[in-house]
Amino acid sequence: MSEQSSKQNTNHLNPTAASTSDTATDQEFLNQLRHSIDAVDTEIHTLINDRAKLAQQVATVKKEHVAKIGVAAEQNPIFYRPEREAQVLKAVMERNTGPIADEKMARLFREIMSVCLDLEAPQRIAFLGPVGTFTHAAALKHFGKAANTVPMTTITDVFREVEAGTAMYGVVPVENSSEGVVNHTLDGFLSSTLKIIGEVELPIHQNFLVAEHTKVDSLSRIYSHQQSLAQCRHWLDVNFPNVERVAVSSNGEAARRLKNEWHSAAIAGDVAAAEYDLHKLYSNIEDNPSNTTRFLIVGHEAIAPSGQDKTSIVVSAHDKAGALIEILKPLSYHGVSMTSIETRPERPNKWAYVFFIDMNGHIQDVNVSAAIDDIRPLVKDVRVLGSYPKAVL
Ligand SMILES: C=C(O[C@@H]1C=C(C(=O)O)C=C[C@H]1O)C(=O)O
Repeated sequence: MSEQSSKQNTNHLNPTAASTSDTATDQEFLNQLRHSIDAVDTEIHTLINDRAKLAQQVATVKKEHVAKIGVAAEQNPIFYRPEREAQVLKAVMERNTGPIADEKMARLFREIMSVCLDLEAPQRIAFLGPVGTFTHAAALKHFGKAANTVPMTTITDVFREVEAGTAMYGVVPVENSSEGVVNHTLDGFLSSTLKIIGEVELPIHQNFLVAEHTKVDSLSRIYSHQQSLAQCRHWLDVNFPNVERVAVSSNGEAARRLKNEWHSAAIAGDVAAAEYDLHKLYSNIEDNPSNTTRFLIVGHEAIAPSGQDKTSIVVSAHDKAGALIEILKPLSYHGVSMTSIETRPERPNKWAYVFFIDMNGHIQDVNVSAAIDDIRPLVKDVRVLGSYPKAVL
C-alpha cells in the first residue's frame, strides 16, 4: 500500500477497507496492519501522557489544598486514593466491550494508574517478604509495578515500617481459603493503631520451577514453603513420589536456593519465577485450583466511600455467656451483612476474647455506623479498623 493511501485510511479498526485488492500479497496486508497498529500506538501514547499530565495537576491541587488548610497533622498530602482507583477499575470493567477480557483490561489500566501515581509521588510499600512470595505478588497486583515494594522479614516488621512512616503502606496476608486465618496479622492490629485501607484477593497458583542449569532427570530435592508443599501433595505423590521434599521459610527462599544447586527444584508462584529467572517446568500444580489468599493493605488514613466497601471492626467482649450473640444483634437489626468473624485471645487476659468482624458497607453509611454505635454499650471496647473498597481485581 502506498504511503498516501495509508494516510487516507483513518479508520484503524477497519484497515481491510483499503487493503485487500486482488493483487495485494499477504506481506503487504501484514505491513498495512502493522502500519495501523503504529498509528493506534501513537494515539495511545499521546493519550497516556495526557492522562499523566492530568494526574500531575491533581497532585498540585492536593499539595495546594494541604498548604491552604495547613493543619499540622496533615502536612503531607495524601496522593494514593484507593477509593478512586477502585472506581476507575470498576468503570473500566463496566464499559469494556472486548475482545480483551474485562479483568485483563483492568490490569492494563492498573499499570497505567500505577505509573501516574508514581509520577505524583513515588510510593514505598512494605510487604511480608522475601521477594517472590505471594504477598509480593499481592502488593504488585494491588499497587501495580511502578510501586517501590520493599520486603520485610516478619508481619510485625511490616506494621512497624508503616507505623514509623518509613513505608507509606503495608501488605500482609490475612486469610487463606484452605488454611484459615493468619493469626499474626490479626494480632498485629491489637498492638497497632494502623488502619485497614484495602484488600487484595489472589488465586494461589503454584509452579514447578527449575533453573537453566538444573539436571531435571536427577532431581534429589524439591524446596517450598510447608503450606505450598501441602497444597501440591497429591501432584507430587503422582509425579515425584521419590524426591525429597524440603520445607523452607518461604517460596521466595525456595526459588532463591536453585541458583547454587543442580539437582533441586522449587515450588512457587509466578513472581518468584520472574524474580529468580526460573523456568516453569509445570504450571498450576496445586491440588485445589480455587485456593485463594486474601491480603490486607494497612496505612494511616481513613478512606472515603468508593460505593462498594467493607468495614472491619475489632470488638473486645465482656467475659460472659452469650456475649457474641448480643454483639451480632445490632448488625442484623440495622440490616448490615457480616462477611466474616474471627476470634482471638485477648492477651494478656486469660480466657478473654476479641472478635474481628468484617461487614459490607462503609462507616459513613447510616446503617453501618448505627450498628456499631449500638454495639458500643454492650462491650468493653470497639475499634473500627477501617472502611475500604472491596477488592476489584
Ligand atoms: C490522579 C489521582 O491520584 C492517584 C492516581 C490515580 C489515577 O491515576 O487515576 C487515582 C487515584 C490516586 O491514587 C487522583 O486522586 O485522582
